[in-house]
Amino acid sequence: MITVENLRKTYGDFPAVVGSDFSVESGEVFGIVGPNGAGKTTTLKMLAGLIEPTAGSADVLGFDPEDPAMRRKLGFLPEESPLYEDMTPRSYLRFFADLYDVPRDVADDRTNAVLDRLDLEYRDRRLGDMSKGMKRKVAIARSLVNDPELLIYDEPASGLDPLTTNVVLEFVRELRNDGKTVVFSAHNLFHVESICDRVVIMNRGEIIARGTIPEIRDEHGETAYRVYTTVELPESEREGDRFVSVVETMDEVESLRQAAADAGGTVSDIRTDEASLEDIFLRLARDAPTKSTTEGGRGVS
Ligand SMILES: Nc1ncnc2c1ncn2[C@@H]1O[C@H](COP(=O)(O)OP(=O)(O)OP(=O)(O)O)[C@@H](O)[C@H]1O
Repeated sequence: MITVENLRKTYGDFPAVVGSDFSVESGEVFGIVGPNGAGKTTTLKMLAGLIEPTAGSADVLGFDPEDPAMRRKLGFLPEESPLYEDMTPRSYLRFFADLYDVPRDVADDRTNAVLDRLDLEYRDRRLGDMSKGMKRKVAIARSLVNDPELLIYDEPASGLDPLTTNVVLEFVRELRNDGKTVVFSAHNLFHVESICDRVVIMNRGEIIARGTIPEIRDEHGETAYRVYTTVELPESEREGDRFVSVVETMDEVESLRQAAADAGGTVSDIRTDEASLEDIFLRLARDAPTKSTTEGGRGVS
């Protein structure tokens, strides 16, 4: 559905995206995750044909992203989506349906169904009087007005309250069940962890990890073992009437078992702590070489 090869974008001499390679399969939810300035929006805009790559190539739905034929099959949700304040959701969505030559009754059915699923009651209220979350829902409905195969959403749930965030993320998950392919960006790793089939993690323009969440965990995450003992051991901490030591290998677990036995106690429980995507990301970002050493010139964090 999408193939990206050595995609690069430089603003002046500033490398915003540095040679990305990835592919997105039909019917998956694909996440691009990373902190502010990682290059997520720049990547998505290149895929949507809104900015031209400096080098490399992207194939989107079999088209060059700048081909207008691709845009008719795409729904793009920008990070900030200013809506026409004096319009209502109904008039606004009809306006976009007309741009895509979608018949009025088809468009009304389609957008009403989306707004029902997103729990947006007010269809005739002035957009300028609506909350950020309501406007986001209208912008999402707009992205679906042409019934596209592919959705590219830039930070769909950013800045929304927890309830609205859940509604939006759940909706993205349901889009996959409708047979859509979704590529979306997030800086909140929880958003990605909860709904993506596969992700790439970006930092300073580079992809620093990729795969399914379990694959990334296997490759980059350190599993920790919490070993509970009935006796205090060096470096253990009291938890209720037990003591807990945290170690990273089974050999260390075995040593603790021996130490507990030597002290006249036993191991009463062993639990595994899986690294969260956030833990993994923080470690990868900390260990990654800075662009100024690899690229010569990107001295911005
Ligand atoms: N038009 C531009 N001119 C110059 N630099 C730009 C331009 N657009 C983006 N950049 C820079 O490129 C880098 C990547 O920006 P981008 O918006 O792609 O990051 P992002 O991961 O989407 O971040 P955020 O989460 O803050 O939106 C940033 O350092 C940004 O300042």
